[in-house]
Amino acid sequence: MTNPLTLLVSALGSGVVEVVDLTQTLREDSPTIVLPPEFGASAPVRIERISRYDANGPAWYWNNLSFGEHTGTHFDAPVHWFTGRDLPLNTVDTLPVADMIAPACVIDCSVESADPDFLLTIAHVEAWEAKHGRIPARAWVLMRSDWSKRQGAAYANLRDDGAHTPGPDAAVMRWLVEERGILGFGTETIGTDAGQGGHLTPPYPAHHYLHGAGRYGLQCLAALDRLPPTGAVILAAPLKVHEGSGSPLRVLALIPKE
Ligand SMILES: O=C(O)C(=O)c1ccccc1S
Ligand SMILES: [Mn+2]
Repeated sequence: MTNPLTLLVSALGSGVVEVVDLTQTLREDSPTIVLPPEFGASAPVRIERISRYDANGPAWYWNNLSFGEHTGTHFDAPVHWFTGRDLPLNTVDTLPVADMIAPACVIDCSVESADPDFLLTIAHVEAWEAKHGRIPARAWVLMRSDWSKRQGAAYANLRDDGAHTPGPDAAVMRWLVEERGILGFGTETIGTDAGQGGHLTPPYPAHHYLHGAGRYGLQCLAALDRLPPTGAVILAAPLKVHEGSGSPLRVLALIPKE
């Protein structure tokens, strides 16, 4: 029998399978989530040059990097939320590597997300399933909002009462986790929850239900408009940081070329 990986390499080489980068560039101005002022805050990204072919290193270029775990395009592990705190294999360095490659269902909410407080509901997902079939267990569900096309302040979309960005409502997150057994939920916005998700019940329901079931989050994704509703395979391997709650990572999608 032909090694299936040989078929994959051949499909990549011939262009039958395309690799799509779903990652935003990690930069010193990469936005981080803004929480109420009484809580701790993520450190900003710092890229500090050590040398660039100069007296500090005549033949080499390198930097010191510092950033919060939940910065830019990043992965949330179950330990990140109190509901997942006591689960086994709940940190980025212990979660099963088999979970780092999985199929994806992409739900296009780009039109509805013109309303920055749009919330994805069960009805939206059931309408998606009526067209594309049932969401398989252990699949990523990626919410396309085209939010990654926004620049600067419009991306974080902060107002006096916090961020106003689209996301899932509580009922759909419980349903996706408990009725469809999804592997994780991904968004283009800062956070898997809506910007006003702290006011939902339970607060931050994507974090609450995903991580309570040992499932994962992806945030600040880009280019979801490049993906088909079904058929993409996601590669998402967080940094293997000791007892880490999450990490910036490169997220890639393998998609079949028409
Ligand atoms: O996972 C995140 O980046 C995120 O959204 C978050 C981070 C820390 C505290 C609360 C939240 S809600
Ligand atoms: Mn996060």
